[in-house]
Amino acid sequence: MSEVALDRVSKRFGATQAVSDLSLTIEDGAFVVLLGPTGAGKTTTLRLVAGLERPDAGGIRIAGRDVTRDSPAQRDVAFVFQQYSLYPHLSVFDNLAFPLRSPARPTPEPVIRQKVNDVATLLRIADKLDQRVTKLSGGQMQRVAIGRALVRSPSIYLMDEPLSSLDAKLRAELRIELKRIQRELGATILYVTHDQTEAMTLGSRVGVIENGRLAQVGTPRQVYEDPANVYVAARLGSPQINLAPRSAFPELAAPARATTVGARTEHAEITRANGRRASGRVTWVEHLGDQDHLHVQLGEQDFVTLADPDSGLGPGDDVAIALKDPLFFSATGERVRT
Ligand SMILES: Nc1ncnc2c1ncn2[C@@H]1O[C@H](COP(=O)(O)OP(=O)(O)OP(=O)(O)O)[C@@H](O)[C@H]1O
Repeated sequence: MSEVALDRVSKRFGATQAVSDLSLTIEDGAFVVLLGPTGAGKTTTLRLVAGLERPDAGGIRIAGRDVTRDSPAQRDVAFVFQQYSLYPHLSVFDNLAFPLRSPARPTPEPVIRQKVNDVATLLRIADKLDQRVTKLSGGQMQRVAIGRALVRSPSIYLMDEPLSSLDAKLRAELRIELKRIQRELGATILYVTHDQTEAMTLGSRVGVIENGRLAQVGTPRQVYEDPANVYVAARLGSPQINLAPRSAFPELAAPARATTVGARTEHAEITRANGRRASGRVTWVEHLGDQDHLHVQLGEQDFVTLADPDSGLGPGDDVAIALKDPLFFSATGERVRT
């Protein structure tokens, strides 16, 4: 395993600038997650690292070696795609063994057997080795797809939304397993997703990508608590951060350049108005099963926070909202620190 570095990489397809001046270092043993919406340039970034695309500008180094002009095979990376892309006519064992049987990397059969068994155990599919992959469930198929990357020991594993085709329960299960496996193997992983929970739970670092540009890179905590701009702030957190004009909170002390106030649940204290001047009125309590979202009409604004189930607040109640250490943003969306 080894460090992978993208240095000011750009890639354009016709009129679309898919990746723009992107620099990112994935340290040896790191689990770096690129988070962004559809079309942000996540897959293109992975394909550039894999060598499936050539950058228009910038360079890529693996273990200190410039691989910008190298073919995918010369780079020694392993790719896990969103779709399983397994060989349906082969058994689980033969699917897992496939990368080791490639003529480019001849491996003795006893070594293959050992590696396949090890990986199958790691992924908890050791009892499925003789089955045809078509007989497996979706979750098991995706384990095989991940296992097919893990039988090798490449410089880096590149994973493109490998859990997105699974249902929520399986996704949560495999997410935990993937993190465990990465820790056990000390693997270096670049993983892309549009799912903030995956990014926050899997990543040792998270890169938030917007229109081909890296808006911010940091630990999950840094990007959540200390976002560089309004875009990053809005990508993380559930319910989404409330963005209100500074004028919605006239009594709040704010830096001069602040035009927007960003408030998450932890920044807001909502209490029944009880004679005090009300800031807003509860319009809706949304029961989501594991949590409640409280919607408050605040002037023109719908202000949403996690609700304490014991608050007793309901539609029509007048409330006072007090903000404590919220985030501030300038007219251009940049963070304004206090
Ligand atoms: N081969 C291509 N030819 C033309 N345009 C492309 C090509 N590949 C990607 N693009 C465009 O580049 C932009 C970035 O695409 P990319 O697939 O990297 O985004 P993404 O963040 O991975 O999105 P998704 O989550 O939907 O996979 C998009 O506008 C896409 O349409």
